Amino acid sequence: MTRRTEHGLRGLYLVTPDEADDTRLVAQVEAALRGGPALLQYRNKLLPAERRHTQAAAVLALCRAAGVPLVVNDSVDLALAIGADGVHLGRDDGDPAAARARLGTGRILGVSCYDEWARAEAGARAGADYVAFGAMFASPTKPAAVRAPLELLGRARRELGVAVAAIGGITVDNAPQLVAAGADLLAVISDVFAAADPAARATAYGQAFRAGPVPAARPQ
Ligand SMILES: Cc1ncc(COP(=O)(O)OP(=O)(O)O)c(N)n1
Ligand SMILES: Cc1ncsc1CCOP(=O)(O)O
Ligand SMILES: [Mg+2]
Repeated sequence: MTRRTEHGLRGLYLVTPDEADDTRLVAQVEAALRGGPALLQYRNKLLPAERRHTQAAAVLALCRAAGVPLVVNDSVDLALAIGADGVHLGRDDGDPAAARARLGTGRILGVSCYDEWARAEAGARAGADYVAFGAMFASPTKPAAVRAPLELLGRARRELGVAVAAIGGITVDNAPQLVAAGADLLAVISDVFAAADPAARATAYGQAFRAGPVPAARPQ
């Protein structure tokens, strides 16, 4: 099986915090983008749709200037409305196959798999570009999130032809073990956005991808 890696999905995957102040959000994202992430997700679980539209459009402008693709959490409608590069869907966010049909082939589709292998298989079949497992560690953002075993990352890398994302409680310190286990993307909120220097913290993730061997068992 060939891995579908057209979007270059490998590296730090920044996910925005629930920030209600647009000016603060823009400043935080602008700083973190200086750390050279592979991908950025606009996620806000608290604001109404209209405010999320405004914020997502502002974040898209920053991502375009930085040359970083933007994925929108939860909503294909919002992703298409602002012209984002993709969407991330969890179990309550609609059918991935229907999303793929609406997005076409050029946009990124990611799906949450939690600790469930069957969701990853189904997501890959439905046309996802990446499957996301987690929480890998205790998450400050989502303390009640189910924990996923490290082994799922390697299995997904070996058996599915899509990129593998890890999320939940990821820090610069635990990043190398996730990359070594098979993660292509490390999705991070708190460790970067709560850092005193988000640009420096984001930059520090580069080392995990340089040091971590690309797992040998790549499907052909
Ligand atoms: C990369 C990535 N992985 C998982 C999630 C979680 O999605 P979901 O389960 O839909 O939960 P919410 O983020 O919507 O609270 C994600 N957003 N990104
Ligand atoms: C959205 C999501 N899904 C599982 S954990 C999580 C939050 C990740 O945030 P943090 O990097 O702060 O643990
Ligand atoms: Mg969701």
